[in-house]
Amino acid sequence: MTPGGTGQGLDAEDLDVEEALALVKDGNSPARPTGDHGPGRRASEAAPPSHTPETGRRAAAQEHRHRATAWPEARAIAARAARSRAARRAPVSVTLGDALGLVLAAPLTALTDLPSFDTSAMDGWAVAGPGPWHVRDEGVLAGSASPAPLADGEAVRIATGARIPPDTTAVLRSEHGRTDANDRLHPTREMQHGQDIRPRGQECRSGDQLLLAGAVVTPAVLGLAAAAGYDTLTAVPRPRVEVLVLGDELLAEGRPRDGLIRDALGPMLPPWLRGLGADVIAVRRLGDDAKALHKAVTGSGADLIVTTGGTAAGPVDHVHPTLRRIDAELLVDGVKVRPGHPMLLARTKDDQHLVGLPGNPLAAVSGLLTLAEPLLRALAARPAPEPYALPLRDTVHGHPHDTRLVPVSLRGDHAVPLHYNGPAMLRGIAAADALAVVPPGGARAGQEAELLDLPWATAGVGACFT
Ligand SMILES: Nc1nc2c(c(=O)[nH]1)N[C@H]1C(S)=C(S)[C@@H](COP(=O)(O)OP(=O)(O)OC[C@H]3O[C@@H](n4cnc5c(N)ncnc54)[C@H](O)[C@@H]3O)O[C@H]1N2
Ligand code: MOO
Repeated sequence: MTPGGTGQGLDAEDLDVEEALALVKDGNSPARPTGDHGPGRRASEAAPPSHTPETGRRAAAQEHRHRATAWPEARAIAARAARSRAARRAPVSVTLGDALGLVLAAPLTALTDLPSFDTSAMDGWAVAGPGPWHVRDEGVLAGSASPAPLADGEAVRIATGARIPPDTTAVLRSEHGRTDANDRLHPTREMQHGQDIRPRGQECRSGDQLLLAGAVVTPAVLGLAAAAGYDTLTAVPRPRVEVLVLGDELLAEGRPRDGLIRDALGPMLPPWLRGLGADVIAVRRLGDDAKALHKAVTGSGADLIVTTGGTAAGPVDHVHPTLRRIDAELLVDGVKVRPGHPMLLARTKDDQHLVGLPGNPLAAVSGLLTLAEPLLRALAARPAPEPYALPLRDTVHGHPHDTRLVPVSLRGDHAVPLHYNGPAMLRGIAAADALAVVPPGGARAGQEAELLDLPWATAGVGACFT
């Protein structure tokens, strides 16, 4: 594509040979119906691709088109896979400090009345009966002291939140009282019985259900849990993810040199996955080494393995052969989405999945949001965000058969498609607020497009808790 491709034309890389031929043949007809292959094919059932130059490439492309899953269906399959009984992990008890962003696995039931004793809502005096009052000479009631009862006509200085002495009838705010020459306290305003007293149990009684199981632990939930007496919460554990970065051409530092490039995914994926609620337990660079990949996959105790690169049918693309070797169940083998169509999802063990992200960095982002995001959300039992859409400011040309995911920035009530959206580019997504979902055939300026949030974006729905 031309440098700085605008996202308004179809990138050369977006269309493979088979599709270009199909386009010429059917004159840009509407998208073909989704192949109804159904999930659950053993990786070993797929014939290893032939590598004879042109015929092998065409056969592989045809095979891919045949198997590829429509984008919305791929997301649904990923979410469903995580809801299987085997994939679900037992609830855990976590300290409040570690619970942010998790989902409650049990209702939050008050362990105490709130407030747990009658408290003063204001700084001032606790008074008994009508004024004027004699102010008891015992300093200010604050904190935990268990105060003596007040007699009628008595007052005592009290701080906000302090326990109310027995027989108090009201609290007089400091700015609403004056003391005369005889040290008698007078109200400067009319008073109501019980004013500025928070009675015990005003917010809840011990045993009241404060939140249902399934609630997401937000900062406010942490505060409520602490107030209600909790030190730990029973929650759905964070899914454990291991990232395996494949590719001999990758450098971990310095500038690209001698045909080698910097690994962009090693630094990008772990924080992104954490933003999606995962606990990233390891990031390993394996090169293009089939043995090392096999060992890493079979030895992993993660709930989800995320690989990068090696998903295509090239000579050093080891993901498919490894999945065949371990007889993994391929749930998604290619998705009708650009970029990222070689992405895949496999069940490697009853309680473990593998998402294979393509190596092109924006294609990897596409795979992350198409397959890993719904899977992680369902594993963590987090609710799906309400879908939302905004009109596109500019026309975005579509792929004839596949959905496109295009980085956009949100300006006012429009989504502005960003330049530099080629599969190997991160310049667009790095400036983006969201990815627009452009249906096969494209979207005109003014047409609404569904938006996928980036976990750090402040606009739109969803939140990043890590
Ligand atoms: N004959 C065909 N070749 C390719 C096809 C195809 O359909 N037929 N599809 C292309 C598409 S689309 C994509 S996407 C890629 C997917 O390739 P892989 O997942 O096998 O990834 P690699 O070949 O390992 O790498 C592709 C590209 O990305 C760079 N890369 C890989 N890892 C990283 C990383 N961690 N950081 C930065 N860049 C990375 C790698 O150097 C390559 O340039 O296949 C196409 N080919
Ligand atoms: O077009 Mo690939 O799917 O580069 O991403």
